[in-house]
Amino acid sequence: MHAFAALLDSLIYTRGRNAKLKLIADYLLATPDPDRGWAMAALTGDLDLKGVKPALIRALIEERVDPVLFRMSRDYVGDTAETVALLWPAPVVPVDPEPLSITQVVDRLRHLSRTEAPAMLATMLDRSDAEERFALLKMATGALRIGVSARLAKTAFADAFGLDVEAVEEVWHGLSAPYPELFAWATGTGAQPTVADVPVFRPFMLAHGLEDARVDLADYAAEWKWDGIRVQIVHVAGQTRLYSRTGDDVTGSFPDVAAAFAETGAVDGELLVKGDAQGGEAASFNALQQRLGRKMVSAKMLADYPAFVRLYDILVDGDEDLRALKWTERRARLEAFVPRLDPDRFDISQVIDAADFTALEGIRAGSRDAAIEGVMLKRRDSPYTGGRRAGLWYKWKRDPLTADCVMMYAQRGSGRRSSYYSDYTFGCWTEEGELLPVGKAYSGITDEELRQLDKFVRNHTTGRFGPVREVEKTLVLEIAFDSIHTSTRHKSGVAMRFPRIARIRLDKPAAEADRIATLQNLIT
Ligand SMILES: Nc1ncnc2c1ncn2[C@@H]1O[C@H](COP(=O)(O)OP(=O)(O)OP(=O)(O)O)[C@@H](O)[C@H]1O
Repeated sequence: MHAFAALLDSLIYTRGRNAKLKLIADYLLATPDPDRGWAMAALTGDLDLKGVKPALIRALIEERVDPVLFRMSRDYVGDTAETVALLWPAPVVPVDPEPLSITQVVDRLRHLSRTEAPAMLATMLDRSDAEERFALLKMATGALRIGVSARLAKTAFADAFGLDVEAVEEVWHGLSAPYPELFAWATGTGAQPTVADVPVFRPFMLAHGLEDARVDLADYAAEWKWDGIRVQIVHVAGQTRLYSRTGDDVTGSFPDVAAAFAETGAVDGELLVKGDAQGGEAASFNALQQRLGRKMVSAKMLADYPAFVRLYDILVDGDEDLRALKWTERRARLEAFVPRLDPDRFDISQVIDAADFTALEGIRAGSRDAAIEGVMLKRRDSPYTGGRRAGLWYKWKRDPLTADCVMMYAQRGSGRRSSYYSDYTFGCWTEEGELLPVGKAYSGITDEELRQLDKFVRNHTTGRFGPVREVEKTLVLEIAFDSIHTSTRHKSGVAMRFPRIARIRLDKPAAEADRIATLQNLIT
């Protein structure tokens, strides 16, 4: 457990993709079976510790951590597990001289009953050092949320053993933790696992930004870019699975969609929630938020936010792999496939009818649909290839929204930026004149601006909380973001998607920064 805890700790402070890959790969090579298998399960989000519910962690907090201090700190730290690990009282017993392995930890956590869970966890926390406490709480709360996607962990696994990551992806979901067959294959002691009889994930085709380019619509087909979540639906041997963009199995969150898909094959599309007004039309991303991240969904949730999938590609029809076909041919196959599905749950993403690129520009500018994020352009003669390939798919988003916000807190960055205060929390005004955080950003600025902001933070610090500095509420930052939605996690009630710093507004007094009410009006 100590090595895994050290890995998590390093991953949190590492932002570069290659550096993260190396950390994970080195850990996998240095760790025995089945510990490394459980670590992969934790990193990919496949670790299912049924007995341990967030409510139990809350019970634990209330018993051993001052709840007021917890709530205050949670706002600064931004992560439940990290906050509890920081505030956990010094152990009353010495740290365990014989630390548990990750396998032993998983075994104990998996066999906890509801009633014994808090006491057992408390004992384990008391016997751990700070890094281990953090790792333990992260595992117990379910998702690690340390900036490592399932895809990244699998790439690190493939790198460590000289395998092709796509080959790993294709078998991954047919196997279960701690993946003995996978490690046997990786280390040359076993054959490559086969998954002909289980529904497995196929890597997604991704897009590049269009930037300032124009394309010829004779070569490219245009579709709306729907603002939902990407899903691949696979049905084989009577089983249906839904996979997210990162290859995670999200079937449990969308049982309504899974139950309605019974045609053998694999399709690709955008998962959306039905809008109530016109019935059948898509609601905004905001509505979809209600269904995300839930492993179990209540009947009320299913009724209030019915999901459907707008399909735009087909990868497998029956047992025929269509990925090598041109987009035009796959599109024809998709048009023949979709009518076989339940129309209540599945429709097809229509191709936009535009005479030329200039006409398309006009159509895009005129779109007001809350579920539309822009336009996709797809090369008509291109096969379906996993990953991002130049020139095949383009995304052409609508112009970003902006708001003027006031810097509130700052934290050091990592890697090249570790000596600078480069991560900022910013806020907007309530009607009563209180400043409440609305988001965090660390990108969008030049090195020169970074130095300028770092100097501001150092010269205007009004308080410190661990690694966080609170600053004088005088500096206005113009923040660009893709959309805004309601959030129960922020006191302000709003959260931005993809916030980044557009400009430093030295010309604007903080009192004239935007109000939260203005942001609320931008919720789609
Ligand atoms: N009609 C469509 N065709 C393809 N992708 C679509 C369509 N409508 C919405 N999308 C979404 O747009 C994304 C295309 O951008 P990209 O391949 O770069 O993925 P991404 O990194 O998830 O992008 P983003 O965060 O910009 O949505 C797809 O992943 C998918 O979720």
